[in-house]
Amino acid sequence: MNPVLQVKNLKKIYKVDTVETPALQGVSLEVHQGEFIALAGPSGSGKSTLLHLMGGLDKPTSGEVWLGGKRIDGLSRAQLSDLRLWNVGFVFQAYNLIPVLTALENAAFVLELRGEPREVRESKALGALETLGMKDFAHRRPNQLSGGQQQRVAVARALAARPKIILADEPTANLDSKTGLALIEHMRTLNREHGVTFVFSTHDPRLLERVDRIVRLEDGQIAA
Ligand SMILES: Nc1ncnc2c1ncn2[C@@H]1O[C@H](COP(=O)(O)OP(=O)(O)OP(=O)(O)O)[C@@H](O)[C@H]1O
Repeated sequence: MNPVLQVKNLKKIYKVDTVETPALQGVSLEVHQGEFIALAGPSGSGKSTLLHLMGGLDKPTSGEVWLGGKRIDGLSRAQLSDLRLWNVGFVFQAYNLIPVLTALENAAFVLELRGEPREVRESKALGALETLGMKDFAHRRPNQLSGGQQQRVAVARALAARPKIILADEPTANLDSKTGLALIEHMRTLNREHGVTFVFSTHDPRLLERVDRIVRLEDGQIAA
């Protein structure tokens, strides 16, 4: 079966003025349907960069990114944003919840962007909140929820859109260890019972024990 996501010899060099930082130096990786993968490695090893490139949020300097059998690294901004809307769920700090919207409205947000009718998006969003144990909090705004509950809403938002893959950048950062582990258990359940594919970065050794596969990055390369 084709991988859900594949990167081939991926390189990324960031340029700030005349300073070049080689963030990825030839990374190749296949992610298959239903996998639950952690990206590990020291700070600055390229985990976030790899997640951004895999989700089409940024373009590589060279190399290939394939999502669902389609090569995406050469697409235009508009094509990429459309592709993300339909195929990828993100749980990233930069995509935090919208403060003026309730948990339900946040969870339905991607579906609203897709133009789905209100009843359909509310029913899908409510279903996703329920899966994450957040149905009773559907009408609260983010500032009325704990950090762990907010992260569960962020995962519900990604899930409600039923993407091919969910990418998460340190989803348990800023959560105490108990709440972080509970979130990971929820993600694991989504993975096992609903077949949702996950790739996420983490520094937490307790989370790394719970994954199928650990991809370790060091200096922008996959460590042997
Ligand atoms: N937008 C950017 N502009 C310039 N350099 C960047 C940019 N983003 C990342 N870098 C550099 O690229 C390298 C890889 O960074 P990246 O954020 O991918 O690492 P990381 O493994 O996710 O780190 P952390 O665990 O601290 O989040 C680092 O040297 C970083 O300073």
